[in-house]
Amino acid sequence: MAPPPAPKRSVLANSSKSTVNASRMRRNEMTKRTGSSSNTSFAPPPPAPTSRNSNGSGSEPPVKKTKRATWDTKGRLEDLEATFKNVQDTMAGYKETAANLADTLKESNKRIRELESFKTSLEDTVHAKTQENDGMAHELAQLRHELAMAQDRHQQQLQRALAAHQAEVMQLKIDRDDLDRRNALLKHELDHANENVANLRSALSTSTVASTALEAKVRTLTMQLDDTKAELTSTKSELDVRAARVDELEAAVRAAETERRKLHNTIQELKGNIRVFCRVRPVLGKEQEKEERMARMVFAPSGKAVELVEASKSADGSKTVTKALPFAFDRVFDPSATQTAVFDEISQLVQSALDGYNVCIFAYGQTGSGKTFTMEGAGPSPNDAVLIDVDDAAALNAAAYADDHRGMIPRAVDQIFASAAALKEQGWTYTFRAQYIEIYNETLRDLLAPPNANQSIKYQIQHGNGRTIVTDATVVDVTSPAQIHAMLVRAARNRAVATTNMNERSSRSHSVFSLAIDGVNATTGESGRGTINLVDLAGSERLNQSGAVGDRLKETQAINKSLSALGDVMVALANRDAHVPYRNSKLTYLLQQSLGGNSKTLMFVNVSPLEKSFNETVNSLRFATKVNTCQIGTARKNPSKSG
Ligand SMILES: Nc1ncnc2c1ncn2[C@@H]1O[C@H](COP(=O)(O)OP(=O)(O)OP(=O)(O)O)[C@@H](O)[C@H]1O
Repeated sequence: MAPPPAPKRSVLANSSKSTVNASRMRRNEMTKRTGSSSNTSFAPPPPAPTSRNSNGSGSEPPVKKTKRATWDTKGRLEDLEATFKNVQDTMAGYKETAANLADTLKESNKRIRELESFKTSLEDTVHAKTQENDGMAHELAQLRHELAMAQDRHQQQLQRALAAHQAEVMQLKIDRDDLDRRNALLKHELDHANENVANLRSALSTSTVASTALEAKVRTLTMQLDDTKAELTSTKSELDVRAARVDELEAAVRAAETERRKLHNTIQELKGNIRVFCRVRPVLGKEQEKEERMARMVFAPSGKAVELVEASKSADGSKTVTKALPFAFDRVFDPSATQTAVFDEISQLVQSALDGYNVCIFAYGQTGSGKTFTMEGAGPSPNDAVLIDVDDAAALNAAAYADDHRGMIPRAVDQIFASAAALKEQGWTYTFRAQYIEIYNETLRDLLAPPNANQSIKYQIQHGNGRTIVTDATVVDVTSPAQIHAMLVRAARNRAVATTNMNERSSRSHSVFSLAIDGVNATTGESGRGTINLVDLAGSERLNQSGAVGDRLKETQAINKSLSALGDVMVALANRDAHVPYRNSKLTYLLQQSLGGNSKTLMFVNVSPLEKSFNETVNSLRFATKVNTCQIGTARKNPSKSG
């Protein structure tokens, strides 16, 4: 950057001198005027100093003035004229000085601006240089640091190399000492060997006899070895025969398994593709405390019938008359029946699902009759379930259903997994997918939805390829029966969430647990796909419809509609009607693939043992009897590649 031209010192100096002279002249002038006016008004003023006068250029030397007489008007006029001329000169001097000063000022301003811009550019340069310096200083520091590091590394490498060399030297010394020792030892051994050779030589002559005996022994051993080899060959061929037999037997087992499946199905068909089991729950502790009266029930020893005894007053009211209402089902479980005993009776049906059939197991009955207990077991109450973290294994374990009380769902899943594991040896591989849907007021809800799931999803039922899909519903790939427990707790939590707004919702909704099973046999090429549905139906009790209003009326209508739609579907199937009204309710539409020719159905009719529930019990047993008379065609296994 070029610096601005050097300031014109002479102009500034001249102008400042002129300024000083001009101000002096002005002061002198004032003094003289004041003095003349105070002394006398006629005294001619002394000649005014001008800039020329002051610097002595172009002016006459001051003339000594004599005082004019009063009458010397002409002389006084001349004096005045001279004074006036002086003043004019002074004025001209002032003007010139002013012009000079204006020029100088202009020049100075310009110069100031130039200096300011020069200063700015100098500052920029200084700033840039400072930054450059800083950068260089940083780079220098970094280089120094790197150099120090490199030196450090180099030094460490040197130290390591030195240490390695020292160690090598040490090792070499040790090796050398070792070699010396071994050398001495070898020398010693050599001496010893020489001694032995001498001894052996002398002994050789005496051992020739012994060597002949040894040769005979070797021959015997060789013969024995040949015998063993022959034996081994014969054992191997025997093993081959046995292996072939094992293959044969395995094929026979597979054929037997296929046969078993066929026979199992035939037995199921003979038993009827729809069966009804009646289960009467025990009187609960709190009911005993309240001394609730029990209904009179007589259980047949066959375990297949129950008789209800209805007591009423005679027409004249004088005595109590009793009437027996007999009911017969495929099985009747009295209050003492355990979950294990009940499951034993359905385990064959569960097996069918693994064999590739669609299976549907319902629990029908009034509220509190034991449907959920039968299906799921005695788990945590919905309110307790809300507090359980289903992702926390310890919390889940703590809330685990008591083993004896585990219901049909966990037991069915256990059995399916155990059978699938056993069938693995015969080449079967299975996959399982579960979903749990609630139907409340003809609206579907996903009971396995995560806690933050969108509550406004509209779930749709779709059928295709022999399977039913509920759009957007959670489908869990089940790889172990242990997962089922977490699912049941999650379902209980989800029900509880909904219950906060609608009392006793679980009693007023249907819940459908479905497990889709797909099996492939890599050895035989067979495949099978079945589904098992375990359905906890809404409470079947008849509500007084005329008294029900609002939500309660809507619920009642929905329950009545879906339960009667279920009955209608079964009747249509039994009559082999061309049209089966599956679409009349969400429940029958959801279960369409599992109700009908290609399915096996079992209905539990759960009843209360209490006298106050007598009428509901009779209603439930009548509905179940109606269902029991249905024959749902012949179950067909789902299409598979073969077998
Ligand atoms: N066989 C049984 N043994 C012992 N307790 C039982 C049995 N059956 C039911 N219970 C108990 O009876 C009560 C009501 O049973 P549960 O909740 O299963 O009835 P539910 O028919 O499912 O009722 P809801 O329609 O309201 O869901 C529960 O406390 C349950 O544990």
